[in-house]
Amino acid sequence: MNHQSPASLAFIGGGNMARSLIGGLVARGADPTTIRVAEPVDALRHAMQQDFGVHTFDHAADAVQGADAWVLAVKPQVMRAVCEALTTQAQATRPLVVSIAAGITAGQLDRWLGGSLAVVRAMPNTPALLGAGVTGLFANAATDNAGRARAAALLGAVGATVWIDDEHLMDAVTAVSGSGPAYVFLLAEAMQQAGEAQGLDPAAARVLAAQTLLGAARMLTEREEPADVLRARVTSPGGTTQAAIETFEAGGFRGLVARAIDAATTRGRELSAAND
Ligand SMILES: NC(=O)C1=CN([C@@H]2O[C@H](COP(=O)(O)OP(=O)(O)OC[C@H]3O[C@@H](n4cnc5c(N)ncnc54)[C@H](OP(=O)(O)O)[C@@H]3O)[C@@H](O)[C@H]2O)C=CC1
Ligand SMILES: O=C(O)[C@@H]1CCC=N1
Repeated sequence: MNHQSPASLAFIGGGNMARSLIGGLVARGADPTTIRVAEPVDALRHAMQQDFGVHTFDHAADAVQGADAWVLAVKPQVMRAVCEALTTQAQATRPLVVSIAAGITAGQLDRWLGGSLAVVRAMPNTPALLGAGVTGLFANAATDNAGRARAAALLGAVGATVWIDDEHLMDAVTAVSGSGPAYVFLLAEAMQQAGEAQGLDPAAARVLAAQTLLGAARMLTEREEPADVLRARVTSPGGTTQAAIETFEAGGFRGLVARAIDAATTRGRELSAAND
């Protein structure tokens, strides 16, 4: 009789993004007993266990036991130390390594884990919790088709996936979609506050702003027309929208967005260099 447990997935780090991914996976039918999570913070570990029924551990070395795929979900600043503590197990079991860390390259991860491993860099975002995420994926040369398919299936369970051939562009992916939900939340905050300043009560302003973002996002994703065409349909000549859009343009909105995305992209590259 075969007493081996089924192949399992280990998450190293059980913070915000791991929680979004694990919550999304379990909500979409993944067997939580095949998911093992290392997280040093007691409250986070207990919440992960209670909310999703996954196996939890204090230490990464215990979580990776028997796992044939590892998701590295710790901050870039601690990634080197976390990997170097797992080198012996990585070389013994040769898992598929999936890192979601901003900036940290596949080459760095492979080197810190002892070399010659299949490493996939993934950049998901928190809407994964609702199955509405999007993930950019880059695989190193040691990753075979089965490894690529496993990584794509893992992240594809919680949203769309896009393969990126040039690893350098993963920092731009991070800046656009990894960080992107925060920009939308900032816009929501600003719209809500501006509505309140015009006299709307906070609850009404919140519903109006949030539902507008949802409806607009659905039009962007469920219709063929590009954003500028959809925008034109809202903008009656000489009307209210035109007054607002002209104010945005005069205030340098596009340039500001470009500078923000450039700052995030640059920060990703700094995180790689600073934590090598
Ligand atoms: N948040 C997001 O929207 C996204 C984040 N990412 C990436 O995901 C990674 C995690 O980010 P995020 O979830 O926001 O960060 P969090 O700080 O919320 O989560 C990381 C967790 O890992 C824990 N940890 C630290 N050391 C270890 C260890 N040795 N073993 C196991 N766990 C450990 C941390 O504990 P402690 O706090 O005590 O250090 C923390 O609870 C980052 O690399 C980030 O770039 C990628 C896409 C989107
Ligand atoms: O802010 C960060 O660095 C991480 C990566 C993308 C989203 N959060």
